[in-house]
Amino acid sequence: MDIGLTGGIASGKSTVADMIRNYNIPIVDADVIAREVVEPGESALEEIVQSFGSEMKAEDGGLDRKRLGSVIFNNEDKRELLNSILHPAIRKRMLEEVASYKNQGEPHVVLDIPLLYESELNHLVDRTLLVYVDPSTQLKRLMERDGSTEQEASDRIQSQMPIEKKKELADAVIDNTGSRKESEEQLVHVLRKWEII
Ligand SMILES: CC(C)(COP(=O)(O)OP(=O)(O)OC[C@H]1O[C@@H](n2cnc3c(N)ncnc32)[C@H](O)[C@@H]1O)[C@@H](O)C(=O)NCCC(=O)NCCS
Ligand SMILES: Nc1ncnc2c1ncn2[C@@H]1O[C@H](COP(=O)(O)OP(=O)(O)OP(=O)(O)O)[C@@H](O)[C@H]1O
Repeated sequence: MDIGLTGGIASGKSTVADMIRNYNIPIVDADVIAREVVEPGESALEEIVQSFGSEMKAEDGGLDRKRLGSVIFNNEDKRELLNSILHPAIRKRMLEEVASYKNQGEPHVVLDIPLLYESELNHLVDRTLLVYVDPSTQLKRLMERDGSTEQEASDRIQSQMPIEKKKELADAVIDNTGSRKESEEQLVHVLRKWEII
């Protein structure tokens, strides 16, 4: 079974993905692939430079992520432009990785995709699992983790589908507002119900 793991920014997807990995279930991580497709030499990086300017290249020849983030998270048109450059390449590599795990005989693969619903990728998976966090905890954890201002953090949150709406679309929800231990208990419950473990 292919499972789409999603949630708002800083909801705890990576935290839950690490728990899933402990059960030896392979994870395909969209954020990791999003970094690979813009490595020096990749055509997507050149497309970004053409569309957003040469200042998007850092001194080491890689993408200046902070600079690009400050442009796209408060400008919907620019964000859509970036998405149109990167998402086809990300999607292609994700599907290749899933196919490779399946060829190795893995029965279950988890696809960790922050924009699973926004990009309508949910049809690629059999079930969706949402990591939920209440909005005030989300803002607090995001600011703490990234050392960002309240404005920067709320721009990022607002560039995504509201987490309450994602909740309605999910097949199962893990509420990660509490402790990691409480989240792990909820995860085990879902994985057992879906006969994954
Ligand atoms: C703009 C970039 C360079 C900023 O890099 P930065 O290192 O600051 O953030 P990082 O990549 O670690 O992303 C952190 C989180 O931001 C959110 N996010 C990232 N891109 C987007 C986007 N286009 N729209 C909405 N939210 C996004 C996700 O929740 C993600 O988990 C980077 O986020 C990016 O390349 N985004 C476009 C690719 C994309 O859509 N990635 C999301 C997964 S497919
Ligand atoms: N249950 C929890 N209690 C306290 N802190 C937590 C909990 N779960 C996650 N965190 C912290 O909250 C932050 C966000 O978690 P994490 O990085 O797992 O989220 P994410 O959804 O993967 O984020 P992104 O969308 O940016 O990839 C991290 O600093 C993490 O250590």
